Amino acid sequence: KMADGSDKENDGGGSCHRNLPPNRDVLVPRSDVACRNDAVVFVHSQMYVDLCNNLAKVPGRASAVHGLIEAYGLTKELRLVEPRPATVAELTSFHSTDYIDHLRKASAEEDEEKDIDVSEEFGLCYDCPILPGVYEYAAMVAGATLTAAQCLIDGECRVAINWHGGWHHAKKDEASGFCYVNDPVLAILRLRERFSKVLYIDLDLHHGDGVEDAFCCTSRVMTLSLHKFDTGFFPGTGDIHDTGMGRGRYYTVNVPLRDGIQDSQYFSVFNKVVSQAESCYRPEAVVLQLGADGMSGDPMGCFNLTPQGVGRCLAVVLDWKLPTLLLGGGGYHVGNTARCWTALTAQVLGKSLPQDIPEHEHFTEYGPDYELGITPGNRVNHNTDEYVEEVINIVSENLAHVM
Ligand SMILES: O=C(CCc1ccccc1NC(=O)c1cccc(C(F)(F)F)c1)NO
Ligand SMILES: [Zn+2]
Repeated sequence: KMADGSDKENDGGGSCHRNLPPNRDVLVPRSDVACRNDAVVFVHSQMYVDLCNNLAKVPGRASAVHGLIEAYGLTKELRLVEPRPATVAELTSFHSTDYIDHLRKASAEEDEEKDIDVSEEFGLCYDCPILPGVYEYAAMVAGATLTAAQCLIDGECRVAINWHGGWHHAKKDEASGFCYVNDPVLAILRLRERFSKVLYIDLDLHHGDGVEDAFCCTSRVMTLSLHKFDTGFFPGTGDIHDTGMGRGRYYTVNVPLRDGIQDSQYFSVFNKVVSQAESCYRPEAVVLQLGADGMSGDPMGCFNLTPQGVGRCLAVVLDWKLPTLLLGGGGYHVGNTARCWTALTAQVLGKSLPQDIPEHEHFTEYGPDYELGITPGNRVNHNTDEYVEEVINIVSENLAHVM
């Protein structure tokens, strides 16, 4: 049964300029699905921060993020909810049992006995080494994201945040790009038990391939990713002409961009594409992956964005007043990632923050200016206005098929 009780998925055919919508849409006013509670759930515990600190690809980032949010006094405005580890049943709602079993066994191996992680099997090698405890880490991150999704389903809040989630590359039976468990997919599957249409938006520098793969054949989840797309750049997928398959055709949206893009052009693309997607698709819930590796100053050195630019994108999504799950992702400059997610957390709370970084444990990360804002670099922008216009036109034509 699909979430809305229908037996089969509709084919999503027809055009955006719809004739009379199926009568159930007429009967379910939009306000019905958005919850009335304007609390903001923030999934947090010290143990969770410690776990992420030690095992994430960027050691120490989790406590820097949490430390800055706390230093600005935002934690007392948030509804803090403790995470619990995802169960095997929850993990295998997307991942294969073989993969999860392997991850659990390999993670339990002591260092010396390690003889299995060189196998390519399950993608557990180079980029995704099997570190002791990686299973507990992945299960806790997935559990944290599921906890946030559950709060949205229960109407506890309208926005729920897990900055330590957003691991969008993990596949059904393969780790990838340092992602072991695909927590965005697990959250979307959980949200689908309550909402018949979920929109996933991925603003990480990298293409959200694992989430796109999971839902490429269904019209019940629309995945929309803005990312760098260039020869040889990881993961290599996310071409503008990849629009999904079968019943999912046109419900996969890819917005391929080049190095050097800045806030104004990025927002212009985002606003045109995402606004059309929302008005055509009319989702009932949103999952937004806000990986910060596109920030100016990130060691990835590709995009040239600032938290202000991404904040304008977030404002568009928050204006829809839909149940919204915010996740993190990449972000390899610890200070800038903390700056970005702190600024976005304040925005969700409707709080404006002083530019001076408050004195706190991680204060030294923010030198030499010790300011919250990030100034864009003066690097070459390879996104000509003609290129951006062409991208918008192609994406817009595809979206016109969405009903
Ligand atoms: O950010 C990612 C994953 C990036 C990635 C993909 C494939 C293999 C390795 C990685 N991770 C990095 O490239 C990486 C991880 C930590 C730090 C850095 C740094 F060099 F940019 F700092 C880079 N997805 O949104
Ligand atoms: Zn990334």
